[in-house]
Amino acid sequence: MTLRIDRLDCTLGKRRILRDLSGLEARPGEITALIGPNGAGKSTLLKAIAGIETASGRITLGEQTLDALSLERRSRLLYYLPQDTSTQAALSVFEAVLLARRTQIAEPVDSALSAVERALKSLELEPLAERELTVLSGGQRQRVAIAQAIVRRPKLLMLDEPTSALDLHHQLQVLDYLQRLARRERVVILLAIHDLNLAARFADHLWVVKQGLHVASGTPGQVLTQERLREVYAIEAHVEWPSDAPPRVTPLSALRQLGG
Ligand SMILES: Nc1ncnc2c1ncn2[C@@H]1O[C@H](COP(=O)(O)OP(=O)(O)OP(=O)(O)O)[C@@H](O)[C@H]1O
Repeated sequence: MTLRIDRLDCTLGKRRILRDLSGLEARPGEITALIGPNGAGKSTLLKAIAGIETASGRITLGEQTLDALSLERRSRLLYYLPQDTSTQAALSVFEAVLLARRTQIAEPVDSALSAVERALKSLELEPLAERELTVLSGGQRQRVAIAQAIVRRPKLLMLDEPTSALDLHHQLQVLDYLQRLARRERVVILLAIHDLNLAARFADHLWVVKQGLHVASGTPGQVLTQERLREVYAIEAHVEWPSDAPPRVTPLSALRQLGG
């Protein structure tokens, strides 16, 4: 079930945020990373695919035209994890993940409970199972939010900056887990991410968006060039693709400075 975006346009208030985005594809079994500067429209694009923001154009997942589906039917196929995972809900970690499962999948309680246990185990959240969500650290809450996402087994999983609050160990662990999940379950994973080293290492495919426009797409090796980083981010950067180590993107300097 490949995700395809064609002529997507989205206006919020009086501003045209997404401008005729076309030719974007995200395939099952792969991680597609959405990159671009602050305010480029990455979150808006994910929200438009999720049906949270209204957009014109065509969004298809396999044979299904997503924009023709009700929000409820869309939510059976896809899951969108927003950037902000803060919550006031008076629930334990276990209850929150169970609730995410139960609102989506009609099944016997035993099977729901074991799905929750598996999700908590996969993300090493078992020690936190009885903790209240409100007392968790930002990174712990982010991992719980990922557990809530995976327990629903969506065909399309969209995550907005899923590693922004995570320490280095958990960044690698979570992205490695998502990569294996995509491969094993043939899920389409689309994530917005600022860390280009992580994008280069874990994404199969990149989409670059700037000022609501599709600037480039392709493999990390095709997309992450010095010229493109200059054009998109206004930085000088050094890009290396060593054969015996992960790719490295080293920002050297910003081409515009703040202040006088
Ligand atoms: N509800 C809204 N009404 C009006 N403008 C909005 C609204 N939501 C977002 N925008 C504007 O749309 C533009 C794109 O925002 P978006 O959050 O999609 O960017 P982003 O690429 O995800 O940025 P970041 O990397 O900073 O998270 C921004 O200029 C933002 O101010």
